[in-house]
This record gives sequence, C-alpha cells and structure tokens, in this order.
Amino acid sequence: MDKTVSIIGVPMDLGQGRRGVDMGPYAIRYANIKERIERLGRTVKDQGNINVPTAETETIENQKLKYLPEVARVSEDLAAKVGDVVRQGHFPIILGGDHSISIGSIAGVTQHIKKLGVIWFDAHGDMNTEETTPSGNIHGMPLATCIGVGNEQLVNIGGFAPKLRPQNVVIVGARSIDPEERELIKQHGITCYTMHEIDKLGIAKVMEEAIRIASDGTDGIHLSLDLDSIDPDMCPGVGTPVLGGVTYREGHLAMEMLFQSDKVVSCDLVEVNPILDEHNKTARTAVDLVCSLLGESVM
Ligand SMILES: NC(=[NH2+])NCCC[C@H](N)C(=O)O
Ligand SMILES: [Mn+2]
Ligand SMILES: [Mn+2]
Repeated sequence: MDKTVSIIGVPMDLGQGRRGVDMGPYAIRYANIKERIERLGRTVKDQGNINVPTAETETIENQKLKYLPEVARVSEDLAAKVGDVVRQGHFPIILGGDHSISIGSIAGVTQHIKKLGVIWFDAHGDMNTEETTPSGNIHGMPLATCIGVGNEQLVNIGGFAPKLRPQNVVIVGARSIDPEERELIKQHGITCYTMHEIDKLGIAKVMEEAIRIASDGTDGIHLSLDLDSIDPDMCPGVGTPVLGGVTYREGHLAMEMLFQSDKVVSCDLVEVNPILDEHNKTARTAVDLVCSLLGESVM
C-alpha cells in the first residue's frame, strides 16, 4: 500500500435530521489527518470539498426521501471526483458528512474496480428503502442503494447499477436495526456481524471472516466507517449514538487486520458531528483508526 492518499471532504448534512455533521470534514482535518498519514511515509493530497447546498436554501419535497434531489446531485459530483482519483491510482479517503455520501463514494470506486467488496462498520444496517424507512433520512439507506435496492435515481448514480454484490457485503458492529430493514438484510443474503457475534467470537474472528467474505472473488475492499460503530465513550460526536459499541481497542485491531489483508482500496469516515462532540474526540478517534488502517503500528 504505497499509493498516494487523496482526501475528499463532503460537508453533507441533508441525509439526516441533526445539524452539525456538515462540519465533519473540518473536524477531521483539524485532528491532523494529513500530517498523521504523512508520518506513515505516504504522500497525501487534500482535494478539498465537494459543493453541498445548505439546508436553509432547500425544501423537503418527499418525506420518505428527504432532500432526494440535493443528495442525488452531490452523489453524482462525488462519484465523478472519486472516480478521478481512483483512475490516477490514488487511495481515496472520503470525509463525511452523513452516511448518504457513501452512495457517491462507492459509485466512484466501482467505476474502476468493478468487483468491489464492502465492510460496513456501523451500529446500523443502513439497509432501509423509501418503503421501510422510519425517518425518511437517506443516511439510513445507502447500503440498500449500493446493492441496487430502493429509489431508482439513487440506485443509478454514476449511470450503472448495482454497485455491489450482496454476497461480498459485510456489516460489522450492528446493534440498531429496524424490523423491516432486518428482513431486507436477510432476504438479500448480506452477512451481518452484530455486537453479539463480536462479544461471543471476538473481533479478530469476526474480522477474519468479514475480510474473507468481502474479498471472495473481488478486486478490493471498500471500508465504510460510520463512527457510531464505536462506543459513544470514544465517539460521542455522532447524530445517532447507540450504547454498547465496538471498543477503541477492538476498532484498532479491526483496522490493523484490514491493513494486513492488503485488500482495502478506499474508505469513508462518516457521521462525525463536532457540535455534539467533546473536544473533537470523535474526529481524533477517526484519525487514529484510519492510521491503523494505513499501517500505523506500535513497533
Ligand atoms: N448512517 C446512520 N447513522 N444511519 C442511521 C439510520 C437510523 C435508522 N435506521 C433510519 O433509517 O433512520
Ligand atoms: Mn451508517
Ligand atoms: Mn450508523
């Protein structure tokens, strides 16, 4: 893994209901993401931010798909930008923003890496559709979108669908799944390691399996890291916190195992909300974890 790292910010908060997550990219940059990765001997290029409209200038047209036109437009722009940097041979790190941005980031990566596996590190499943959503928030739908389930416009971002085969998708850290979302996860055959499996088998075993499933027949793994996967003690600055999460140590071991697998080609860091945070703790944890993902080790 000696590729140039490209950082792309997406100050998006329209995919969910709490203000402040649009400042995530700034908080993660303030936690020195660039300098920390450079210290690992990597070249890092910050590509700046994708333009995102502010909630004040937009109106909600569809209560089951809030800010659909805006989210779709940003997703297309992000997909183009991510496609660009992957074409240049870079490793993209996309800074959210809420989790709806993964629709665009995965659309961008799969322009070039056709067979992509995904590890979705999250307290949630993000497998809702406009039919099953309890909130109308698109950040609860990106994983369904990427396997081709849900709203047509979102599913076809980047001009093709589906982006992922469900048999190469693994959710890790789940502990809050909506009833109909649970049915969709089962119906599509997505592997879901909840906190129950992490407690019972240990994070090492879970990650070993997750990496095997995501890399089986694929040309790379995308890590979608929702910081609400980590316990709120280390990541309090998220819009939808859930008790009983992945510990700081488990998080690091998971990232170290992903590094050792040498399969990860791209990642996004999402849901960091500095307004809800404690002295930027969540952004700092995000940077610590991404450094482990890129090879930082104690010795
Ligand atoms: N990316 C996230 N934090 N997603 C939370 C989703 C919460 C809930 N399942 C919903 O659909 O609204
Ligand atoms: Mn999520
Ligand atoms: Mn989540």
